[in-house]
Amino acid sequence: AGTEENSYERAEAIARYLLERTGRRPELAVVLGSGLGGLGDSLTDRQVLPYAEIPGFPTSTVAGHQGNLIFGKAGDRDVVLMQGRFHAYEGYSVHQVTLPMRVFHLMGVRAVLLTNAAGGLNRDYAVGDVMLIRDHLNLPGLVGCNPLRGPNDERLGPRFPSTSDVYDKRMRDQLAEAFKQCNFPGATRLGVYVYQQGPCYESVAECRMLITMGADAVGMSTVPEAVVAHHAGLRVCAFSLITNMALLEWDSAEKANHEEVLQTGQLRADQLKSSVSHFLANFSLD
Ligand SMILES: O=P(O)(O)O[C@@H]1C[C@H](O)[C@@H](CO)O1
Ligand SMILES: Nc1nc2[nH]cnc2c(=O)[nH]1
Repeated sequence: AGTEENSYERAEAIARYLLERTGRRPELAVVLGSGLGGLGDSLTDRQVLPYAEIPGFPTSTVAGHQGNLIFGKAGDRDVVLMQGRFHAYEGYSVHQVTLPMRVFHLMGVRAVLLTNAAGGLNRDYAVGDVMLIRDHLNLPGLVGCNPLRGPNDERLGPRFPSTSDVYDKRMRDQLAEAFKQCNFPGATRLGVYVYQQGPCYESVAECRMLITMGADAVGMSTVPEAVVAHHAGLRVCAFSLITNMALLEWDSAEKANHEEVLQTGQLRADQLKSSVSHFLANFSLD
């Protein structure tokens, strides 16, 4: 059951391949957002597998998303890191986008940290801040493009899962503590991430609408992965790097652009590396 693209059988075959090929047993998976791929360097004892070498796995097409699965250690902890994710706007189905979450679950991974680059809607936010995700607005999900659409395989999770409890508070608190301990230079916010499919950045009217809906930051990823990971029983923690501020004035001379997104990722790369490494090495799953 499931669709062919994210069925139990496909996810299980990939999980088995990865376990056999690497001999690793990661406890936690991390997905690196746009411009955050450099975090892959922070692991020790690394084993790098290009997506193209993994039978049945999609490949990355976006600048700033290298397309490697990296197995390694953060402190004494075994982790697996996606250096590059899949987005629906690339043409992948929402089932392909979320397939890695099922693979991780079937490999025995217990928790995921999802990261992304996002536009700040909340006027108190500034470029270079991080926002821990407390909740989301799944806009495509609400109008029929939910990643759990299709036959449900009970081996992967329930037909009607809750989503009021996707983001794990304990992990989030430990992540906030890591940003604090490592003196992350931007502010650490707590907010609501709205997922729109992209690839267009938002119009001014859309940004104004998203604010009235209760969103603090907007992006093109993370929510489908979070929903499928939660469905499978993984603990989920997520944060956004605020790479640009959403434009709210029609006469603004500025325009959202991917270069700025990647530049802000670069600006914060070292500090994110130390905070995330600290979190990975020290968080507790109990
Ligand atoms: O993978 P993330 O969500 O970090 O990437 C964001 C959304 C688009 O892919 C891209 C737009 O600049 O950055
Ligand atoms: N949708 C969206 N995604 C982003 N990713 C990084 N910045 C943005 C933004 O402003 N809007």
